[in-house]
Order: sequence, then C-alpha cells, then structure tokens
Amino acid sequence: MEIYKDFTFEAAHKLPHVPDGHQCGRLHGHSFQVRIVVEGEPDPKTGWIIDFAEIKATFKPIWSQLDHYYLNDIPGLENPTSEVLCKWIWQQLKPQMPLLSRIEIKETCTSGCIYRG
Ligand SMILES: Nc1nc2c(c(=O)[nH]1)N=C([C@H](O)[C@H](O)COP(=O)(O)OP(=O)(O)OP(=O)(O)O)CN2
Ligand SMILES: [Zn+2]
Repeated sequence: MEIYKDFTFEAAHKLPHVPDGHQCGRLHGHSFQVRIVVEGEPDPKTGWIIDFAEIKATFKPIWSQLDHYYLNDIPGLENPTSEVLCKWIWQQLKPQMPLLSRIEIKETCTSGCIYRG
C-alpha cells in the first residue's frame, strides 16, 4: 500500500545549460508541487503505514531550504531541473524515511518528474 503527502514551495531558478535563447535560461519562478510517497503495510494497531504528520515533519527541514529561495544558489542545485531536484530531495529524505518509494515534482501544470531512487 502507498500513502502520500503533498507540499508546495515557491522558488526561482534558471537552467544554465540550455541553448541560447531557451526560455528556461532566463530567471523565472514556479509554484513547485512535491508529492512524497511512502510504501508499506499498515500497522495492525494504528491502521497506518506512518503518520502523515511524520512525513510532514521529516520533509520540513528540506522544504525550508527551498521555499522562497533561488534554487541555483543551493549546493547541489546549481542546475535545478526537476530531475536534479528529485534526486537532491531523495538523497536527504531516504536515510530518514526508509519506506520512501517515490518523489514526484511538478514545475508547471503540465511538466514534472517522478523518481523512484
Ligand atoms: N526534462 C526537463 N525539461 C525541462 C525542465 C526540467 O526540469 N526537466 N525545466 C524546464 C523549465 O524549468 C520550464 O520552466 C518548464 O518547462 P515547460 O514545461 O516547457 O514550460 P511551459 O510553461 O513552456 O509549458 P507549456 O505547458 O508547454 O506551456 C524546461 N524543460
Ligand atoms: Zn522553470
């Protein structure tokens, strides 16, 4: 069984390795959407895999590094594509959340990335 918790953060970025004239080479911002997915068996007593609040508390310090920041300034996010961002979050979250199974990030209504580690 999988459960998930959704988050949003506002941030600016630009992509430094796109061809000249590409729109994403210019500074711009997104309301990023992040879905943290956890997989496991519900505990027979609590009825849950883990508390949604535990997902929130574990992700909070990572979220705080991202919300209202210029992503390119963050070590490891110098080229802040959705793909790089998914891996960056995964590397911080997985050691603390062994049941983590997937991270989904949406940059826009039509574009996103799914990472399973
Ligand atoms: N594989 C990736 N491609 C692109 C990324 C990315 O992270 N991974 N990022 C961007 C830009 O950040 C851009 O802001 C989002 O791209 P795009 O979907 O092209 O944005 P549009 O607003 O033009 O979307 P439409 O729905 O097509 O209008 C670019 N590519
Ligand atoms: Zn963008």
